[in-house]
Amino acid sequence: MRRHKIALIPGDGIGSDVIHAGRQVLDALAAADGGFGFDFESFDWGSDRYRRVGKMMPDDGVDTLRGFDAIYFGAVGDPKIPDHITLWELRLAICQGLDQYANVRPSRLLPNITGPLRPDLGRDIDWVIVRENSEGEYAGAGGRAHRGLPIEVGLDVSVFTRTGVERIARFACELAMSRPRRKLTIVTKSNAQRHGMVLWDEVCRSVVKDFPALDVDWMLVDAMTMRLVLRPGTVDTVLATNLHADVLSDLASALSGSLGIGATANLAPDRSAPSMFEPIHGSGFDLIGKGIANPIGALWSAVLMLEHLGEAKAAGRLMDAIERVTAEGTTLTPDLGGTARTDEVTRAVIGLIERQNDATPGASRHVA
Ligand SMILES: NC(=O)C1=CN([C@@H]2O[C@H](COP(=O)(O)OP(=O)(O)OC[C@H]3O[C@@H](n4cnc5c(N)ncnc54)[C@H](O)[C@@H]3O)[C@@H](O)[C@H]2O)C=CC1
Ligand SMILES: CC(=O)C(=O)O
Ligand SMILES: [K+]
Ligand SMILES: [Mn+2]
Repeated sequence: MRRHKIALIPGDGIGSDVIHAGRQVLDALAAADGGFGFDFESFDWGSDRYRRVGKMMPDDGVDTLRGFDAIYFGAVGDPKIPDHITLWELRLAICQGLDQYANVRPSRLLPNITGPLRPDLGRDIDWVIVRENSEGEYAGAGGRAHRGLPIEVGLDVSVFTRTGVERIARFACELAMSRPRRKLTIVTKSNAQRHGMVLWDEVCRSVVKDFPALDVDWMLVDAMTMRLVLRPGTVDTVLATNLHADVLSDLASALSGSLGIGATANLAPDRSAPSMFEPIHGSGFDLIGKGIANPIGALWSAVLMLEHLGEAKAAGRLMDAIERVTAEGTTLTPDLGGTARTDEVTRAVIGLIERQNDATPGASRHVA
């Protein structure tokens, strides 16, 4: 039997709720399939650990993770600890430490979900946003000086390297080529940012030359927000910097109905280290302890993880079960207009997986 060794990092807030849901669903998928199983190891890394011992994770945390086939992550962030500490000491420490440079975020209007757009526009949403995940605006370069004085200064320096841009551009081109429309939009801001963003443009321009069959267009990031809202059907695969794609992908998830459904793969494409799968959202301060977080973002992320692990059949089954739950429409969390709790959605998905044994998996999109 194939065994997959998975590190579970529920993290903070609703991260725990949705990873608990995901683990139950993954176990149900393995039981229904019979051909593979999971060896889960759960890590209590996050803000409670920080309160106890002053560190979000142990010093050798990243090395510990190297021994796993994949990482399934919830969210990080605590109302009482500065966001830059929690994020940098856990999620960014892992993504940078394992050089997971390709962040992939699919968006689609799931069956029977009414997003905020007019129906004729909303149904055209079928995007994958590729986010540079190792440098750019979130490289971590910069500093503070003259603290507390009138001359105090704070600097965050965007870092764009030829190697960093080249590898993410190539990744995005290959991903776009694997999708039926073979269409890539490259997002930039090289009108206002005249150094790093101009290098970004130059390197992207040279990489796309290797993909003559790819339909490429360019957008400045401000106008890209307009295009996602007003002309969603003209977009397929999107390549953007760390910051730009972070913002655009929350917009994409909201346009698809809720921040609670967006999924993410943080990929180390050459498989030199494990990749990490997480919902797009954070720890949901306003939902902590309520039991109503939407688990679909975490479950869709599990679909991406299963595809990465080579379990395409199980990935298809899970996507199919998610789509049946939204199509039915009776078991949705409040963010999607329903009254269901996290565990009710989870049970509905598991019930469908258990009943699915002879059914053909539905339309799963291979995006990772
Ligand atoms: N990858 C990660 O772990 C991320 C961590 N964060 C951290 O999370 C904390 C909170 O950040 P926010 O900006 O408030 O973002 P957030 O994503 O936690 O929440 C934004 C809004 O979306 C709603 N929402 C999010 N997930 C949902 C779900 N599963 N079901 C239903 N509604 C959902 C929340 O209720 C809230 O109104 C901060 O500490 C931030 O740094 C934020 C984004 C990503
Ligand atoms: C931190 C954050 O917002 C993200 O990873 O999307
Ligand atoms: K997350
Ligand atoms: Mn974000």
